[in-house]
This record gives sequence, structure tokens and C-alpha cells, in this order.
Amino acid sequence: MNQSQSSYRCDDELFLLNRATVHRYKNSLKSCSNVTSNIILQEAWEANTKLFTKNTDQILDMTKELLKDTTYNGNQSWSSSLSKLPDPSLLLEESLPQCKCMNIYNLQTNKTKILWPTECTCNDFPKSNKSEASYFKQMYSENSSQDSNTGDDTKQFKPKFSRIRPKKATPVQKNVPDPSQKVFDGDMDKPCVSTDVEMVDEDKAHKSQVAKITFKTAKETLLASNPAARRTLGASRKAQAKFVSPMLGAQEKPEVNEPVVTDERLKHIDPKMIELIESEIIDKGTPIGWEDIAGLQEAKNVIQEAVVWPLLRPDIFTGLRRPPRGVLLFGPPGTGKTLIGKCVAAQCRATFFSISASSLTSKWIGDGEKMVRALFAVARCHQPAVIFIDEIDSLLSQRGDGEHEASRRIKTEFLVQFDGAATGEDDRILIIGATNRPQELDEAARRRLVKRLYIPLPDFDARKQIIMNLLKNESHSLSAAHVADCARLTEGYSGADMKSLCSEAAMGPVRAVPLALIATIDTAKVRPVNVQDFNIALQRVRPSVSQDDLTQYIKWNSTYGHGF
Ligand SMILES: Nc1ncnc2c1ncn2[C@@H]1O[C@H](COP(=O)(O)OP(=O)(O)OP(=O)(O)O)[C@@H](O)[C@H]1O
Repeated sequence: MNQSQSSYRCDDELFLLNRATVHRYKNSLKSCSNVTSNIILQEAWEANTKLFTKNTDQILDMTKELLKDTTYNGNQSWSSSLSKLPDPSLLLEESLPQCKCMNIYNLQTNKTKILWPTECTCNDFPKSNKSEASYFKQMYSENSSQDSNTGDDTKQFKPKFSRIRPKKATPVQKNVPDPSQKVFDGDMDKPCVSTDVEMVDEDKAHKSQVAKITFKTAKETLLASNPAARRTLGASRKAQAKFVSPMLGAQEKPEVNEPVVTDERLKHIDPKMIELIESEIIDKGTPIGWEDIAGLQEAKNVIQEAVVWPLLRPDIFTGLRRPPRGVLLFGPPGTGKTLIGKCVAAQCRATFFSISASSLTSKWIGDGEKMVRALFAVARCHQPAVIFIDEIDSLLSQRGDGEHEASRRIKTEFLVQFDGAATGEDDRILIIGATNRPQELDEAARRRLVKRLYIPLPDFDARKQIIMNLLKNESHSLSAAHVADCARLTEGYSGADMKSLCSEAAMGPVRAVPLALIATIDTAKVRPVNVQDFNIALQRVRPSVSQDDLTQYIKWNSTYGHGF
């Protein structure tokens, strides 16, 4: 008896597998593809079909043979040598190659109880010294030798490309399936229904589809994503033909259109510069109100009277009431000069051009004066307009012998444009210059910036207001008295210093949160900012303006500044 075989069940179907194949089959189930397991089952089925047919024929032949030999014994009874035959079911059983634990097989009239390989406990898988591969080969040769004389005893398992097919809700049953054509469909819970022919066709289709998806030459990839490249790859181009770039997406790229300039006043200006000014220099930040600027009441009054109202009502402010076209804001850094410029633009409903003089001189080296011309031309098209020039001292510094030619030309162009804007009756352009070094300004520029307003450090009330404004949207436990104390302790701080102080204090509650909780803590559980946080912040944030600097501003203000 061949002890190296067992049976395997796929629902109602019975497969007989030799032990090595069962072992191999079990292993194949661990892999993510069902290709190997399909092959094993298909081949086992074919081998077993032949085995069954052969054994059944043998039993029938023997029975017929014995029935011929019946005798009448004279006692009104017939005897037959059929009884000498072994039980046909045992004969069938013997034909079933089984393992040593076959005693647990329960053979009942040609019905074989199915034994799952996992149920087999005899562990009699041959401990062959041969490698598993050669063992399989041997086992397979044994089976094939019973096969028709093909002479091919080294029949190999040909790998089949197959996918794990999704479970179908209702398997498509094609009449009564022919067992000889059954294949296992990869689903252990379902009977197999596909035929060999179908599977081969499907495999072929799948293979070619996989090949199509996976393998593409560089040319195919390019053509798939950019069909226009077909004209340039391998095709001859006529001498007059336009060059077509084979680069990906080159054909889709819209041609870069030069900005269309419609305004007559801009026709001599480089369109790229116009675009640059409109995109980079026009400030579209949040509008600022007068209440956002703490203190500086006198400066605010002068600006309203001299700048805002005339821009709003140009009809009233004519003749002697004609407003100044240039304003200089000077004072220590961080005192709100830029804030005032933005506030003016917002209050006049004017277009706000914000430019730093150093960027004019460095960003467009060699083109600085063209840029200045373009700036004024664009501002004329967006009237009323406010041109805010930060660090105006570096643009309009005192002229000297060692001065660079480019910077001299920018300066000259600026003054020319300034005069044009100042004298043009219809022009409503205001220049606001801001500087921390008013003493370095060129005399000609100083004269043109008629209103020179000193923007000092915030006083006690202004500091209080800055703290209150900044704490407005924060959770805090500071009383009015605490805020006043804090304002008293910050004498000499600029507006920007006050902002730094409040930011530092606001970090106190966050620093109090244990490090492990910082990523998860609920915002509501972070404690409010308290006076202790401000006391700590006061030790860390110091004023940025020195007393000496302040003395110089006061001196320059008394000489050139607008007296309040
Ligand atoms: N008077 C003020 N009221 C409210 N906030 C102020 C005031 N002054 C300064 N600040 C705060 O300081 C920040 C810096 O102010 P701003 O840029 O206007 O100063 P600046 O005078 O233009 O400085 P710099 O001369 O260095 O350019 C502002 O964003 C604002 O938060």
C-alpha cells in the first residue's frame, strides 16, 4: 500500500493527494497567491480520476469473471466463489493511497469518509534523505508512469498566472460540471466551476494586461502622457516647422503673455515692472484704525488735518489750503510709524504702496531709477494713493563726492517724480517717508517732506493702552491696577518692546504645562496669564532705545520738526 497519500476535500469534492503533495499544498495556502494551490489540486484531480476509473473497472471485471463459476449444490441453493474475493470496498480502500493512520478511515460501501490532512496525527510524512524537491519529482514520476505512455516522466509543474478572484455572491454553475474539467478556484469554501479552457484564456488575458500595465518603454510612457511628442520623436521635421519640445507638459504650457497695459500713462513703462509693483508693493494687509494706534494723539491730529481730510475732500483743500504732498515720520524704531502710514491709507480709502528704500536700491540694481518712475506711474493710475517709503534716509541720504552713480541717479529720479506728483493739480498722491535717522536726510528731500512729525516713545497712557489692546483677546487675570503697574515699570519701552513684553508674558501659562501634556492638553485647561508672568517677562524684555538716541531725536525735532 502506498502510505504516502491522503485525501483532501473541497466542499463535496474529494481529492486524493499523496502526502508530499498535501504538504506542498498546505504550504501553498500560506502564500498570498493561489496559483500553486490551483495547480496542485487540478493535477491531483486528474491523477485520481484515472486511478478511480482503473480500480472500478478492475472490480467489475473480477466480479463478472467469478459469476461465471457459479454451481448448484443440490440443496436448492447456489454457491459462488465470489465469497473468496476480498470485500470490494476493501479493494477500493487499498487502491486509495493512505498514510499509516488509515485505521481511522471508515469505509462504508464505496463511500470514503473524508480525512482532512490536518486531522492526520500519524506524522508519517516520509523522512526522506532526499531533498524535498527530488522527493516531489519522484512522487510525480510514479503517478505519471501510470499515465499514457507519453515518455515524459519529468512532467514539471508549470506555473500559472492567476489572481485571487473576488468571492462571487452566486457562483455561475454551467450545467453539471464535468469532474475531469474541474479546477479549484482559489476559494476554499466554494466548489470549482471554471473549465480549463476558461482559465487558460483568462490567464492569458490577465498576463497581457499585467504586461501592459507594468512594462512600458520610455517612449510609450512619454507618448501616453504627452501625445504631442509623437510629432517630435523619430519624426522628421521640415525646415520651416516650429520647434515642438518633447519635454513633458511643454505643449500644454500656455504661452507667457506679456501683461497688457491699457492705461496711456503706463505705455512707456516696462510691463514687467508694472506687474511687479502691483503684486509686491501694493499692501493689501488688514486695514488699521486710529484706535489701533495707542497715544501719539498730536501726531494723529496733524495727519488727519493735513493728509486725511484733503485726500477725502480735495475740493475744499485748494489754494492756500492745498495739503502737503510729503510727510516725514521720524523717531525711534518700533514706535508706530508704519502703523500710521497704513492707517492713513485705510482712512483715505487710498491705495497703499509700501516700499523699503533699501529694496529699491538693491533688488533692482541698475534699474532703480526705472523702478522709481514705474512706481509713481502706477500710483497715478491708482489714485488716491499713499506711497509709504520705509528707511527713506537710505534712498534720500545726503549727496557726497564718493557716492555711487546708480544711487545718485535713483535719488535724482525720485526728486523729479516727487516734484511732478507734488505740482500736478490732478494728482492725489501722498508720499510718507519714515526714518530712524532723520539727520542723514538730504536737504532737498527734507524740504519736500513738508510735515516732519516726531513719533516718540509711547507715554504712560499709551503703554497702558497697548497692554490692554494686546490682552483683549487673551485669557488673563490682570486687573486695571496690575496693568497700570506694568505700564509704570515700562518707562522707555517702545511700542514694539511692549508687544514683545506681552508675548513673553503670554508664554508663562504654556511653560507651566507639564511637558508630557503639552501635545494633548485642552486649550481651556491652560491657565490665564497673570501678573506673575508679567513680572518674569519684565526681567527678560528690556527697552531697545537708548537715552542718547532719544536726545538726538528731540534735538532734531526742535530744529526741523513740526511743532505740536
Ligand atoms: N503706538 C502704538 N500703538 C500700538 N502698537 C504699537 C505702537 N507703536 C508700535 N506698536 C507695535 O509695534 C509694532 C511695530 O510698529 P511699527 O512697525 O509701526 O514701528 P516703526 O516705527 O515703523 O518701526 P521701524 O522704525 O523700526 O520701522 C507694531 O506692529 C505694533 O504692534
